Amino acid sequence: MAHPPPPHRLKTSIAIIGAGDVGSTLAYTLLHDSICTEVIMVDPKKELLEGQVRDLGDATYGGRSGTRVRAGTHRDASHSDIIVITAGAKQKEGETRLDLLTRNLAILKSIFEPMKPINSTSIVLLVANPVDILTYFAREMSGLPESQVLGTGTSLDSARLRGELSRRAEVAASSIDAYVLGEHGDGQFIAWSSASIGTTPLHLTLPPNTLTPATKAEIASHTRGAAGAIIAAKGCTSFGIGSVAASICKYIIFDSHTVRPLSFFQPELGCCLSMPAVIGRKGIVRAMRIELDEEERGFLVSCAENLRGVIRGAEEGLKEVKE
Ligand SMILES: NC(=O)c1ccc[n+]([C@@H]2O[C@H](COP(=O)([O-])OP(=O)(O)OC[C@H]3O[C@@H](n4cnc5c(N)ncnc54)[C@H](O)[C@@H]3O)[C@@H](O)[C@H]2O)c1
Repeated sequence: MAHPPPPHRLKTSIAIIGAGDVGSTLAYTLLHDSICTEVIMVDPKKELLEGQVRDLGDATYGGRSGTRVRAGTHRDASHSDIIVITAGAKQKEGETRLDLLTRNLAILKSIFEPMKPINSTSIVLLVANPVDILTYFAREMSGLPESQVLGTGTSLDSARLRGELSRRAEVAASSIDAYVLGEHGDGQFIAWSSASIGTTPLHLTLPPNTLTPATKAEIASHTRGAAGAIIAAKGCTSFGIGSVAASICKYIIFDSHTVRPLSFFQPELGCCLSMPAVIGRKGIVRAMRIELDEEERGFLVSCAENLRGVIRGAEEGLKEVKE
């Protein structure tokens, strides 16, 4: 006799490792937009964790959200559809993202050890910085296929770029296709040659003589420096990244095959950095080809070289810790 089909699985669960500013803002966005049925928060600071879960729970009782929020362990998190890692030491004013590396690699290790083995269909989304390097090491530490480990990368920088172009072109940010690629950090670059508004190349949509090298440099510096400026003013960035990370979770849960610049492993470059990708329930469904001009290709190659150097340094550091 044929077996009945398996019962339809209604529960969708997203675990957030790290209940600080970014983790709690992401949780709030997930429940506000009812992106999943359950959010599991994990953090070693028990009082903070309990406070965040209670406060977030209060936000669900008004009837706007069907999402339940609870505290859990790393082990509970390992059964979730998506595991978002926001746990990390905070970037201090004036500190580069790469300075955070040693501290955050140790935290990353302490997260993956108790989670093993992770549900084979889970997607791991890295948010903590330096996100490209942590995504590289999370691939090895998680034991999951490469396509299931990704980082938010330059998706936030790209959102900031769209915001700035939207202001200048007086067109909704959602109508602008323009990507910041490479490292989420100093090694990022704007793929100007492929930027468009609707189907029109960017230079034809802005007022005449607007897209000069000086303006491009000004926009790039605005995009690159945004995080630092916000951290200087309020101590962290949380709403922008919370919103961007929640959107990525939605694309995964709804298997939407949306194209976004995300950090994932680039075999020909030997590191993780942001390039456009199609994202869905399997994580990185496929890389999206993008044509770069010669200058942009140069930026990409030197960004990858720099990231590989950091990875080599971190691998040495990890070896020394083991010995
Ligand atoms: N990728 C991006 O675009 C982006 C944007 C903003 C912030 N960030 C990064 O996100 C990270 C978090 O920032 P934040 O402002 O929320 O910091 P935060 O200090 O407010 O929160 C971090 C939390 O992680 C927790 N934590 C530490 N070790 C843990 C572990 N082993 N398991 C679970 N939780 C653990 C801490 O207790 C803390 O509550 C930082 O690395 C920051 O640089 C990235």
